[in-house]
Amino acid sequence: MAVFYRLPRARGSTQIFSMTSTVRAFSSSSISNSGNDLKSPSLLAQKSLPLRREPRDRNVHWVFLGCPGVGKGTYASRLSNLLGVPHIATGDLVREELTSSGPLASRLAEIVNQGKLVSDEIVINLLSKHLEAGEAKGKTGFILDGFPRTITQAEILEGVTNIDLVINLKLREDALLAKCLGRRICSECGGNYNIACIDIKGENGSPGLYMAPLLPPSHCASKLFTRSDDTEEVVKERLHVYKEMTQPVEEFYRSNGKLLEFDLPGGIPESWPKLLRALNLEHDDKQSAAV
Ligand SMILES: Nc1ncnc2c1ncn2[C@@H]1O[C@H](COP(=O)(O)OP(=O)(O)O)[C@@H](O)[C@H]1O
Repeated sequence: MAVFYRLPRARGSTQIFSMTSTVRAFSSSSISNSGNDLKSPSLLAQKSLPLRREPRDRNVHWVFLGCPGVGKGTYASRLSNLLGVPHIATGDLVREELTSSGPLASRLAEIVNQGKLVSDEIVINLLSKHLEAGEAKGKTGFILDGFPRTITQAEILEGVTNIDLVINLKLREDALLAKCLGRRICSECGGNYNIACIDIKGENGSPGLYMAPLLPPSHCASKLFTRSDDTEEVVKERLHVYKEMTQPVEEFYRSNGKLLEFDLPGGIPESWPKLLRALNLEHDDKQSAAV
C-alpha cells in the first residue's frame, strides 16, 4: 500500500551510528572491545552512543518499548529534554486525531476505548505526517514511544531509517495495572501525573517494589482527567494485546542486537539515574536534582 512508503527517511540517517558502523568504529577506537559480547545491554548502550559528542549534537533515533503504564512517556520525555530531540508518542497522535473533527475520529475512539490497536496504515499515516511537519521545521532525530507495536510496523520503520537503540522498559504486571489506573493528566498543560502509591512487599526472596505517587502541582490539581482507556477492563485488554502483538517486536530487535532491556527498580528517583547509567549519559544530566 502506497501509504507505507510515505514515512520520510530520517534526515542524515546515512551519517548516524548504525549498529554495524558503530561496532566497526569502536573496534578501532581506544575503548577496549576484546572478548566482549556485543549484545550485552550496557555494552550495547555504550556502543550505540557517540560518546565524545555533546548531547545536543547526537543524532538519536531511539525507540521505547514496554507494556501500557510502564513509563515509556515519562522516560522518553526526560531523555528528549536531555538530548534535545523530539519525543514522538503515537498514542498522543492517535488521541489528537480522535478528538479532532476529522473523518477518522469516531472510528479511532471506538478502537482505542476497546484497548485494541489502530491499523498499521492509519498509525503510519499519522506518524508520517508528524515527521514530515517536523522535518519542515528542521527537526532531526526522534525518540519514538508506542511505535512500532507490530512486526509490520517494525519492518517498515527498519526499511526507512536506522534505529540505533531500542529501550525495553519492564515492570511487574500488578504494578502496571495500578499505574494505569492511577494515571491523571492535566487538561491545561498536558502534564502526566500518578496518584497511585505502589508498595509491594518482597516475598519468598523476591524483591518488593515501591513507587511513590507523582502528584500534580497545586495549579494542575483541579484540572486532572483520566484517559478513557485507563479502566481496569481496557487496561487488561491492552496488556493482552501487548503480549500478542508487541512482544514479537521485542524479539525482532533482540535478534538484530538493538535491544537494551531495562528493569525499572522503582519510581523516578531510583530509575532515572540508573537508566542514565545504562545509557552512559549520567554526566550529561541536569534533571536528577529535580526528581
Ligand atoms: N503504534 C501503534 N499502533 C497501533 N495503535 C496504536 C499505536 N500507538 C498507539 N496506538 C493506539 O493508541 C492507544 C493508546 O496508545 P498509548 O498512549 O501508547 O498507550 P499505552 O499506555 O497502552 O502504551 C493504543 O491502545 C492504540 O489503540
